[in-house]
Amino acid sequence: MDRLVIRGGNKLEGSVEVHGAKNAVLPQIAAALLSSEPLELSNVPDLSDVTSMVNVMQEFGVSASHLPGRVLRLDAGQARSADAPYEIVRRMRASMLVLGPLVARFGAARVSLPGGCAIGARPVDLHLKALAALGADVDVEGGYIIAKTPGHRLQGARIVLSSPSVGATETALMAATLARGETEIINAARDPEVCDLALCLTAMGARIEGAGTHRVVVSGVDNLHRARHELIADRIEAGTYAIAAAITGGHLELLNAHLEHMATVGAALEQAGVQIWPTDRGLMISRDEPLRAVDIVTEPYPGFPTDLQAQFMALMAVTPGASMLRETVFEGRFMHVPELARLGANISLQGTTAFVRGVEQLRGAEVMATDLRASVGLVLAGLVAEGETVIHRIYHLDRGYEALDRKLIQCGADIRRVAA
Ligand SMILES: CC(=O)N[C@H]1[C@@H](OP(=O)(O)OP(=O)(O)OC[C@H]2O[C@@H](n3ccc(=O)[nH]c3=O)[C@H](O)[C@@H]2O)O[C@H](CO)[C@@H](O)[C@@H]1O
Ligand SMILES: C=C(OP(=O)(O)O)C(=O)O
Repeated sequence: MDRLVIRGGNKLEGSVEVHGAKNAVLPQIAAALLSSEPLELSNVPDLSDVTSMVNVMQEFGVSASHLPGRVLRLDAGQARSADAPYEIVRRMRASMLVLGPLVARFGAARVSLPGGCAIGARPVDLHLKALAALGADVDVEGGYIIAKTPGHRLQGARIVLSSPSVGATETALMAATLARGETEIINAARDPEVCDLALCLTAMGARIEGAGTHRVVVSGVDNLHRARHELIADRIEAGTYAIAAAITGGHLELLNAHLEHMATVGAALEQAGVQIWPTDRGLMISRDEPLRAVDIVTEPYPGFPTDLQAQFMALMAVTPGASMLRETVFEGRFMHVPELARLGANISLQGTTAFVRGVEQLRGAEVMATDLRASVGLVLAGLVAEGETVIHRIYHLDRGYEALDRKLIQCGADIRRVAA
C-alpha cells in the first residue's frame, strides 16, 4: 500500500485548483439511472470514488465514457435493475444512492445494507422511510434492502425527514422526479450538493422547487431526458487547502472556490486569525498573524461541516490556547485523535467533544489513515510537524482528493508518495 512521507516546515504559497465536488458527482452519477437518455457531467474530478461509482453503474448495464475536458458521459438506455452487492456498497456508502433511481425507473431494487464505518453507525432508515412514503414496499432481508413498487410507479407524498440527512434528501429527490403527482420533502438537507443535484435533475426535465431550503417540492414527470450539467467546486477540498494555508502561515489562492458555500468555515478561520477574500478566480487565503483558538460545533449545512472537523482539529492542535470541537453529525468521527497524539498533539476526548490544547511544535511520526478526512487531517499536521511524518493507508485520500500530493508540492510542500 502506498504511503506519504512529509517533511514539515514549509509555508504554502501559490495557487491550487479546486476540482468538482465528490459529494455532488456521486449522486449525479446515480441520477443517470433515471433516464433512458444520456447524461453528461462536466468538471468531474479524478477520484477513486468516481471510478467505484461508475463501476456500480456498470452492474446495471449503464455505459460510461470519459470525454475530453473532464466530461463523464453516462448512458442508461440499456440499463436494468440488478443487485448492488455488499462487496461494493460496503466500500463506498454513496453506492446506496442507486436505490431511489432504480425503484423509480424500474419498479424494483435490491441493494446491500452498507453497514457501519469508521466514522459512525450511519443507518439508512431515513432513505427507506422516504421510499416507503412514496409507496414502495421496502423490506430488509439477508442484509439486503429490497424495494418494489406496486404498479411500477411511485406515488407523490409528503416526506418528513426527522433530521436533514443529505443522502436521504437525495434519495427522496431522485425517486420523486418520476413519481405520479407532487412530493413535498420537509426538513430537507440544504447543502450546495443537494442544490446541484436538483439543478442536474432539472436539466434532465425534472420539476423541482425550493432546493436549498427546508421544503423541497417535486412535481413528478413521466420521463427524464438527455442533459448536460457542470458540477460545483468541492467546498470541502477548498476548505482543506484553506486550512493548509492557515496551518503553515502561507498564502494560497483557491481557484474556483466559492465563499458562499463555506461561510461558516470562513468565519471560523477568520476568528482563528486567517484572512480570506474573494478574487476573480476564487478565494485568497492568507495567514500572517499568530493563530487564535476557536471552538466549533459540526452541524448540518450551513453549519460547520463534519467533513472539515479533522482538518480544523489539526489546525487547533498547533494553535496557542484551548479549543473545543463538538461533533454532532457522526458520533464516531474521532479516529484521527490518537493518530494526531502520535505527532505530539494534546487532545482529550469526552463523548463527542474533543478538547484541544495547542502545542508549540508537533513532531513527525508514523501514523495510520483511517478514513478520508482523518487522513487529510494527518497530512495537514504533517505539513507543520518537525521532521518526517509517514502516513500509511493513503488509499483513503484518493477517494476524495484529486492529486493531493502534486497540488501540495506545487505550493512548496515537501511531500512524496512512496509506492509499497
Ligand atoms: C456522499 C456524500 O454526500 N457524503 C456526505 C453525506 O453523507 P450522508 O448522506 O451519509 O450523511 P447524512 O446527512 O445522511 O448523515 C447525517 C446523520 O444522519 C444519520 N442518518 C442518515 C441517514 C439515515 O437514514 N439515518 C440516519 O440516522 C447519519 O448516521 C448521520 O449521523 O453527508 C455527510 C454530512 O454532511 C457528509 O459527511 C458526507 O461526506
Ligand atoms: C464521509 C464522507 O464521505 P462518504 O459519505 O462518501 O463516506 C466524506 O466525504 O468525508
